[in-house]
Amino acid sequence: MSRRQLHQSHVPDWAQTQNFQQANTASGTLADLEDMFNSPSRNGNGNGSNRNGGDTHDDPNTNPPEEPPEDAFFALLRQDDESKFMENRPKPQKNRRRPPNSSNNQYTSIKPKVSTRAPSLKKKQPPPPPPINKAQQECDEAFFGMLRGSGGGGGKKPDMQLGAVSPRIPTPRSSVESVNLSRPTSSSSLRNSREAPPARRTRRKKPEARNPHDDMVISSGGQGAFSDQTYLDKVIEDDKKKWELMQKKKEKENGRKSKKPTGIKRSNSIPGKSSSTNADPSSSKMNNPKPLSVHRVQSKMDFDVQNGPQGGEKDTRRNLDKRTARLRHAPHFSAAVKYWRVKNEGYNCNYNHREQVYDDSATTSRSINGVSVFVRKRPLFDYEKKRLDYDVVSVKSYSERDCDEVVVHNCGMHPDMKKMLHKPTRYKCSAAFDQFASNDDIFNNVGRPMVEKCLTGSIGTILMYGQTGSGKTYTMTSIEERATGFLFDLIGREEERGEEFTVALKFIELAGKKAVDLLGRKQGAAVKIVDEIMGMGHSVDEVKEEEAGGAEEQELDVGESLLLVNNKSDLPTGRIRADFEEFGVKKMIEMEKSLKMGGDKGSYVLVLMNSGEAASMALARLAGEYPDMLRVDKQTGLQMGLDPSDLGVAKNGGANGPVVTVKWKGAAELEVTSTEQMLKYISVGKSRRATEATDVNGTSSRSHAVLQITLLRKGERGSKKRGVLTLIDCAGSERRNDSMYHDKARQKESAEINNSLWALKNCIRARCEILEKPNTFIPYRSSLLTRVLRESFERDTALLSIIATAAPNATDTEHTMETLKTVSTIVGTEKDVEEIETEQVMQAHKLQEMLVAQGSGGGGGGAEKPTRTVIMPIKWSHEQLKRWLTKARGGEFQQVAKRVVKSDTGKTIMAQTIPKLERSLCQNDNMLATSLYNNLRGESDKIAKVLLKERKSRQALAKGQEAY
Ligand SMILES: Nc1ncnc2c1ncn2[C@@H]1O[C@H](COP(=O)(O)OP(=O)(O)OP(=O)(O)O)[C@@H](O)[C@H]1O
Repeated sequence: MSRRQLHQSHVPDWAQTQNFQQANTASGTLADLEDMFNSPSRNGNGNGSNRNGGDTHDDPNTNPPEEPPEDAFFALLRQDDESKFMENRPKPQKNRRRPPNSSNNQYTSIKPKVSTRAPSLKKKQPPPPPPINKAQQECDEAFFGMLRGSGGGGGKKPDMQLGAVSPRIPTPRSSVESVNLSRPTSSSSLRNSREAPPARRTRRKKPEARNPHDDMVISSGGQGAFSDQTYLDKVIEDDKKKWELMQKKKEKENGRKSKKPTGIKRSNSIPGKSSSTNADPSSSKMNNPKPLSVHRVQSKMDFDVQNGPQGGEKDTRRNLDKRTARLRHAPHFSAAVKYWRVKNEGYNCNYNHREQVYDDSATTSRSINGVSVFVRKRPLFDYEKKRLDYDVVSVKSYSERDCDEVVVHNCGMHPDMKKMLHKPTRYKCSAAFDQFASNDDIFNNVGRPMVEKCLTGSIGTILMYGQTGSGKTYTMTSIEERATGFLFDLIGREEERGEEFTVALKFIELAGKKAVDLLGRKQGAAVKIVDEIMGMGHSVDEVKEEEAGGAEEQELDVGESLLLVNNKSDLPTGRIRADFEEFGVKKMIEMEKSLKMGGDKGSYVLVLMNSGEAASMALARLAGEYPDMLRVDKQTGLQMGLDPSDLGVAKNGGANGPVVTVKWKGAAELEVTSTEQMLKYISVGKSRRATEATDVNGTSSRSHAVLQITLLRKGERGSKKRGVLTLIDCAGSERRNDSMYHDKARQKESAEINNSLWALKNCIRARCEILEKPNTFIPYRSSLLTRVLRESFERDTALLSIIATAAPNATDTEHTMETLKTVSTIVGTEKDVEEIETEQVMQAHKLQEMLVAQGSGGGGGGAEKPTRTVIMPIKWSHEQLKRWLTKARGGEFQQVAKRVVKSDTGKTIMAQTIPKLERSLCQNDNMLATSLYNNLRGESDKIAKVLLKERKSRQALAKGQEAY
């Protein structure tokens, strides 16, 4: 075998394709091209159509079966998405593919001729070429035409002469083939591979198990495989680099010099010899690398993403983790998701919502137990699109009244690694915002009602929750800015009415087990989080006390107000009560005689005093009369049958003790008088907050930031009301993958962040259980974050809004699902988490193609092509009604628009008769009322017609799909 043939036999298809493309560029010589496509090695079997790689070469005498033009493949090419994939796909690195000893010239001149591999090894004299398949030729021409049109394949224009030659795109199977050929890894096997006659070698070669995964890709039309495969190179190459970096760091930390040689050599010493788990660079195999097999080097498919370059798994199926598989089949999965959106009405993203503003009830009416959960999906970033990530989060369209659903499309492989599966899971929330929702939309729905409530004396908390890089800080910053402006607007209006307000600001960060002040003179001053038992709610006296310099803060235990009296003399309860009455008795309970207390059996009375002080006094003064009197804790009180509400245990608090007021000892509290001042303080605090650049986010928050705005309203006769607005921007939860390249300190930090979020999750879960089991213990004290949040969870009057931010990219599917699962639990809607039907993606893919062919766009409401949806007047919100009244009939109803009140919506106005409209909105103008009445109905009819038309076209489409 000539050296050239040998080389041909070892060059995998992807490398051939690269050269194939190189040869087709302007810089390639015509001679090269002719040489390439006329050479026997290319057309040796007369087939030239080499898509199935080694299969066709096993028996060169057999003509390949005629294949019909691959409609699916070309239709796929037509899609915009596909062109994007082709445009964006990373270019393979030439150097990696180059055999070590080949010179540049040699390489480029040889490679184009080796698009088929085996024939030259198997048959010295190739059989005469069979007639060229005409249908195939047409396909080929169409293919190149397509490439030119779509800019696919990197925009390189193949010569039309090539139409006679198969334009088959190499598939992953081809790559696998190259792996199989190169499987011998020892030097002897390499030698054998050079010396042994090809026929013998072919006979000796054990039949390799066909990789079903490759079959699947081939059957999918190849286009996806082409771009995916190229992309996969990049993914794996990146992972490889990361892995090497991590190993170096690890070794550095251990104080050892890195023994692991870098580069490709090392990665090829193990395959075929060691198990995939043998990734330890210090292993003996690593220290004695075997000679290289060039083909192993080039086989990206063999790189084990999990175990690093030494993974060396023979079976590619095992080498694909779910994230890689997801990206590898991006075109198919993405089509399946889009198709799902087409089939499921209401998930079409549109621009309408920009004009929509919810009424105030969004936060309160949609909340469960005072807790509302909002979900905000961020847009897919360009860098994510570039790495072929796609959008897997569908939000029920904002124009729908009940936009309270988020669906996450979990795309993955069936365990058999043949079928691609698409599992959509639905999560419920109070309201969901798609990627088009503006910061104003979020504020109007979440922040505005909260600020209004706080002004009237409520405790309101907004908490951002979600994975790192999903947009928590982005959203919270916008809320802070808007809330500040809105707050001072409201205060200004109230002050005009003679009210007086004091606004104070505190800002701390919670990092691990430390709370640090962000506004104090001394940067990094520690803050102590203290729970104070102050009874239910804030009394005026308490506020006064605070103003007067603050009462000496005490950490009280409810046990201090509980006394257990041993009634040895069997005194009537009334008599005992009389003794304790002067100190302030809240409740007395006669206990069972069998109660065993300190070894004594007898009759006991449990006395709940008004305060700890009262209990102390009673204990001191009545010790003589009741010598065995004891102070007992709240738990004992509960066990003995005391009513939890008597103990100050919140209705939702269960066994968690009384409702407490959480105080931040040592945190600077700055009085603020204007929006500008407040924003300045906030930005100072933020600049002190710990952020760092991570792989996922350039300015990732490494701590939980807690901002507290206290409003003190001074009313008549010196009364005061205190409202508190707390804004918490949590640090993002991280996956192991996100933090595996961090140094030790950062890893510890990430672990602490995850711990506190874990504690938050546990509290959320326990809080939900309380409805069924009132004595459920909520582990508030397990983290600083939950301690700060305790009041918001417990107080009956407190409002808590959680905004869960969701990253739409497929790579983060699990993370997004976990976030949504947690937050949907809090509103008790975890039952709504359901898996919708499982679809086979290929089927969806075909249907999606059909939609594209029918000209419906098939975008399925993806982010790219929003459609405009009309809404029936009866479903109009107050804002929509107002907008229509302002604009309709050239402004005829402008006066009416000014008169509508907040409770007026499309529904209320449509329910009114002409006389009613006349009285309520038209100032007894019968003509105006009649016109309004008729025009509303006219509008209704018009919209109904549009909707009917839409529905009909959808039905027609559905019928077409069935036929298909
Ligand atoms: N809805 C959105 N629209 C546009 N850009 C967004 C949106 N949400 C987030 N981003 C951008 O995404 C990047 C990451 O956002 P951000 O820093 O808010 O994430 P995070 O969840 O706070 O991350 P971490 O937890 O790591 O701090 C920022 O550059 C931000 O501008």
